[in-house]
Amino acid sequence: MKVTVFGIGYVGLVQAAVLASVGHDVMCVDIDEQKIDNLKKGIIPIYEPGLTPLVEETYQNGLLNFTTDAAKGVSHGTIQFIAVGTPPDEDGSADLKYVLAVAETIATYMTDEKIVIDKSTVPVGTADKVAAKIAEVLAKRKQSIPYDVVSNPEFLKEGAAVSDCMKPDRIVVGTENEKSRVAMRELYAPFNRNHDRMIFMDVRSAELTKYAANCMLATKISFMNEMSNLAELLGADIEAVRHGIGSDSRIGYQFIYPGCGYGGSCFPKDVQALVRTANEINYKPALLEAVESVNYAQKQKLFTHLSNHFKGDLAGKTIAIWGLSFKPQTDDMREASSIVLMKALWQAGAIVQAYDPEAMEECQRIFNDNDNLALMGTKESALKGADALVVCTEWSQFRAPDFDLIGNALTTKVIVDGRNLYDPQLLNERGFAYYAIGRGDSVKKVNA
Ligand SMILES: NC(=O)c1ccc[n+]([C@@H]2O[C@H](COP(=O)([O-])OP(=O)(O)OC[C@H]3O[C@@H](n4cnc5c(N)ncnc54)[C@H](O)[C@@H]3O)[C@@H](O)[C@H]2O)c1
Ligand SMILES: O=c1ccn([C@@H]2O[C@H](COP(=O)(O)OP(=O)(O)O[C@H]3O[C@H](CO)[C@@H](O)[C@H](O)[C@H]3O)[C@@H](O)[C@H]2O)c(=O)[nH]1
Repeated sequence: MKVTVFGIGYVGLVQAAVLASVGHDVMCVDIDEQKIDNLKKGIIPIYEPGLTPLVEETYQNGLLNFTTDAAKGVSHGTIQFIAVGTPPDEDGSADLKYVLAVAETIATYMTDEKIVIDKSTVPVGTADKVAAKIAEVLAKRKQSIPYDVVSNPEFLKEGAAVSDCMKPDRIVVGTENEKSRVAMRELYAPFNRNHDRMIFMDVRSAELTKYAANCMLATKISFMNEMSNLAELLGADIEAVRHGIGSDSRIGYQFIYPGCGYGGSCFPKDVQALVRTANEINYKPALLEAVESVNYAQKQKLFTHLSNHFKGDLAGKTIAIWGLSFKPQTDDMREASSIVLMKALWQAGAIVQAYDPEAMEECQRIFNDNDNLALMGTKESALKGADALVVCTEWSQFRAPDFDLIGNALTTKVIVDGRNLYDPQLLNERGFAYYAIGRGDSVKKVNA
C-alpha cells in the first residue's frame, strides 16, 4: 500500500521503516531539512537497536523515501499517518499545534480520497478536531474530497521500538468507518498472522486507550516507589517485596521496578495531559495527581541520599554519574532523572563527571556550555577522583562492575544506586557506603 508518514521522530521513523520492510511503499515527510538530508545520506538521527539496518535496507530497495516536500508527501499515500510530537503546553495539556498543522497540510494538497491516521498520542476529541480542520481547508478550497480520520495509537517502547513495532501486543484502531477498517486490516496484515492483534473500537475510546495504558504503567511505578519509601523507613527490602508481589500472576513482575522516578517523552507528559483533560471536565483525578507527585519526589531521592551522606556540604565535591538516558538502550534524555540530579548538584556547588554509552552527544547538546559538567569517554574515567558514584540508568555494562576499581578510583567509597543493581551486603562488606532505593537494610547498616 502507498503510505505517507508525517513526523520522522522515534515513532514516525520506526513505523515507516517497519511498514516498508514488509513491502509497503512509504514516503516520510518532516519539516526538519537537516534530518531529512541526513537520512538520505544514511545518518540515522536516533539510537534505536535494529533501526539502522532496517532504514538502510528499505531506503536502498526504494520502499522508504524521505522528503521535506509536503505536497509530494500528500500526493503519495492513500494512507496519511500523523506522527508528530504532542509536547505539553504551558498548563500540561497536550499541544496539538503540530498535529493540526499536518491536518492543514494534508487538506491543502489532497486531490483524492485519504485515510488520515493519528498515531501521535492525543487527547480524546482530537480526531474530531483534525477532521474539522480538514473540512475547513477543503471548504476554503471549494473542494469536496472524501476522507476519514482514524485513531491508531502507538505503544512502542524506546530501546525496543523496532521489535515492538514488528511484533505488537495489540494494534488498536479507532474508527467507525467500514472502508477504513478494511484498509487498516490490509495495512497491518503482515503483523497479524499468527493471531489477531487488531482491536477495533470507536475513535474516542482508542484515543483514551493510549492514555489509560501509559497512566496504568506509570501508576504501577509510582506505587512501587511509594512502597520503596515505606520499606526504607520500616527497615524492609523493596527488592524482596517486589519478588513477593510479582509472583502473584494478577500483579506480575513487569513495571514494578522501584527506581529514581520514571522519565522519557511519554509517561510524564501523558499523565499530566490526562490530569488536564480531567480538570477540563471538572473531574478531580486524585490517583493520577498522586502518581505525578510521587514521581516528582522520587526524582529528588538520589540528591537527598548524597546530601545526607555529605551532611549537606556538596560544594566542590565531584560526583560521578553512570547513565544519562531516561532508560537503557536509548540516547533519549527527555525527562531523565539524571537531569534532575545534575541540576540539583550544580545548585549545591558540585561538579559532575558523567558517562553514558549512547547519550553523551545528547547531554552535550543540552548542557553545552556548562563548566561543571565533564563528559568522560569511559565509565572508569568518570570515576577518577570523584567523591561518590551515582547510577542513574541500568545499562547492562553497569550491572557487574569491578568494585575494587571503583573503590580505588573514588576518593570516598560511596555509591548511590538509583536502580537497585547491586547487593547491599556485598558492598557493605567491601566498605562502601551504599544507598539504594527502598532497601532499608543497607541504609540501616550504613547508618549504624
Ligand atoms: N517516543 C516514543 O516512545 C513514543 C511512543 C508512542 C507514542 N509516542 C507519541 O508519538 C508522537 C511522536 O513522538 P516522537 O517521540 O516520535 O516525537 P519526535 O519529537 O521524536 O518527532 C517528531 C517529528 O515531527 C516533526 N514535525 C513537526 N511538525 C511537522 C510537520 N508539520 N510536518 C512534518 N513533520 C513535522 C519534527 O521535526 C520531528 O522530527 C507523540 O505524540 C508521542 O507522544 C511516542
Ligand atoms: O518497572 C519500571 C519500568 C520502567 N520504569 C521507568 O519508566 C520510564 C519509562 O520506561 P518505558 O515504559 O520502558 O519506556 P518508554 O519508551 O517511555 O515507553 C512508554 O511510553 C511509550 C510512549 O507513549 C509507550 O508507547 C510505551 O508503551 C510505554 O512503555 C523509564 O524512565 C524507566 O526507567 C521504572 O522506573 N520502573
